[in-house]
Amino acid sequence: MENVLALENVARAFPRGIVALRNVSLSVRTGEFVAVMGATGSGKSTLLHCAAALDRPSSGSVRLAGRQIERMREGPLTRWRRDRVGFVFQSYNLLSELTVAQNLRLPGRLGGPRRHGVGDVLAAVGLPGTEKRPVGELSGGQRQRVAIARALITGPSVIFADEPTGALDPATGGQILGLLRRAVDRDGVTVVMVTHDPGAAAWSDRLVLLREGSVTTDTATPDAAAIAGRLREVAA
Ligand SMILES: Nc1ncnc2c1ncn2[C@@H]1O[C@H](COP(=O)(O)OP(=O)(O)OP(=O)(O)O)[C@@H](O)[C@H]1O
Repeated sequence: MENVLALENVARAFPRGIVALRNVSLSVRTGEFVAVMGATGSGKSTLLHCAAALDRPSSGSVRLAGRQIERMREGPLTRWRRDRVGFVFQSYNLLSELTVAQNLRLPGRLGGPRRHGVGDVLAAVGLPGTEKRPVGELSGGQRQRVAIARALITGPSVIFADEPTGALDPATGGQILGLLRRAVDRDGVTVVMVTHDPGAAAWSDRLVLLREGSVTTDTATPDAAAIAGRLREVAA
């Protein structure tokens, strides 16, 4: 399968000598579910941001959905991100005063593609018939389902998820991970997910561990207990 995402020798430095990423190379194939883990400050969010065109590497290259993005100008880059990338965040990032359907139509109103219908994506996340409900009335788990529906509606090349279950109880979090898993298995969606939770990472196909801005492990995902053991090793 084709690589939908390829980082080559990506480094990202910040002022005052902080190096968040050092020579990270990582290729992700269409239909993979990748979990990115590592201790706090190891560079997970920076990696996700550079891969998802939210940030630019200091050096190295990023190929996303068939285009080199590291030197694209701001306008085209924003459109590329809008058209090709879906995001799911810990904090949902929905507009709570709007209805479910209005939230789902937002990407389209901002000029983005809408490759699926509102009813179809709501059914896919287990919320059929909720179009008219204000998001402010929904539970955290329901909001995260809406956020996944919003990510799916544009038919993105990659969904980037940053701690998608961080604000949810384990049972609800498991349901959210099950939805991402099903999107990968049934629809061939590609997911790159940052998480601190070995139980969440265990839903993925591939585990990438970062330590001080470098990839130290890139392997088929083992079970949650083995993931926890690997994490202890990189934190040591
Ligand atoms: N905008 C920024 N300006 C300066 N330093 C930054 C910035 N973003 C990240 N850093 C630094 O880069 C390093 C990696 O940060 P990053 O947020 O990628 O880590 P992380 O693994 O996602 O951590 P956490 O698990 O705590 O979210 C840290 O030392 C952080 O302080």
